[in-house]
Amino acid sequence: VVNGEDARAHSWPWQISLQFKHGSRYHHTCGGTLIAPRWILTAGHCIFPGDVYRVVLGEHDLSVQEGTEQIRDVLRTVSHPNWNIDCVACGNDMALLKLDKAPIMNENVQPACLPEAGEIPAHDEQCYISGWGNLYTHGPMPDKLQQALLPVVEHSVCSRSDWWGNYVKPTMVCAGGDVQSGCNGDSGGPLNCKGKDGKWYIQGVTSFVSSRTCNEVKKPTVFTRTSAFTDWLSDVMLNY
Ligand SMILES: CC(C)c1ccc(NC(=O)[C@@H]2CCCN2C(=O)[C@H](CCCC[NH3+])NC(=O)C(F)(F)F)cc1
Repeated sequence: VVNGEDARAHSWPWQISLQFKHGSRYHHTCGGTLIAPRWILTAGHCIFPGDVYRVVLGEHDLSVQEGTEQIRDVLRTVSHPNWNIDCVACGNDMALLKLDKAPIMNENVQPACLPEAGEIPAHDEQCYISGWGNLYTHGPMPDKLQQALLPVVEHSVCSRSDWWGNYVKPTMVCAGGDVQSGCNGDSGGPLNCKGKDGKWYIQGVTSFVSSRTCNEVKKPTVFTRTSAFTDWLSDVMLNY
């Protein structure tokens, strides 16, 4: 997250760190969101067949054992059938991870809410991105979870030719961009938007930023719009 701030510890209790095994060690590779007792929502581009993953819940500072962490193995990964690693502009950048067993739900680990099907976040809706991605392009990763307020950019603006043009699809949400943005390593994490009921809804899954610089003017952070995939999400969680 570029130009964000340390999140208050465990204030996004559904945020997880997706870690892949390299030798005998695990490394943070992507964010993700707990959306059901045994299911994590992340980005399709975070998952490579054959890699071994684990999920850390209740995490805040990646460099410190705080005693709140709960580690779970990933039993199976289900990438969206239409996700194509060679076409991030096609969308469908989404995957579900089934945990070996549910974490213990407490003040540090809670599932997030998913929006209604077809719900489009309003222009300038105040949403937060959270993640352990780079603090700036080619910069270091933080130890503590970062957050930033990213105002939603409506599709009609985000798809202008000098913005993302037709790289951005209606199944995506744009937010933030020139000062605050997501950055590499935030992939798969949530776009947290507060609903009228005061609950936090995951309106997006962090998908891509400009390959030139994370917080490029007129290149807002682009998220997979979760409300465009409600049927697929419930179908997978019901049947896998
Ligand atoms: C739509 C298409 C022209 C396009 C637009 C932007 C990109 N961005 C990028 O490639 C930059 C550079 C590092 C990784 N990255 C990204 O945007 C990666 C997703 C890459 C998926 C494709 N391999 N995502 C992230 O870094 C993010 F923002 F989710 F945290 C790639 C392709």
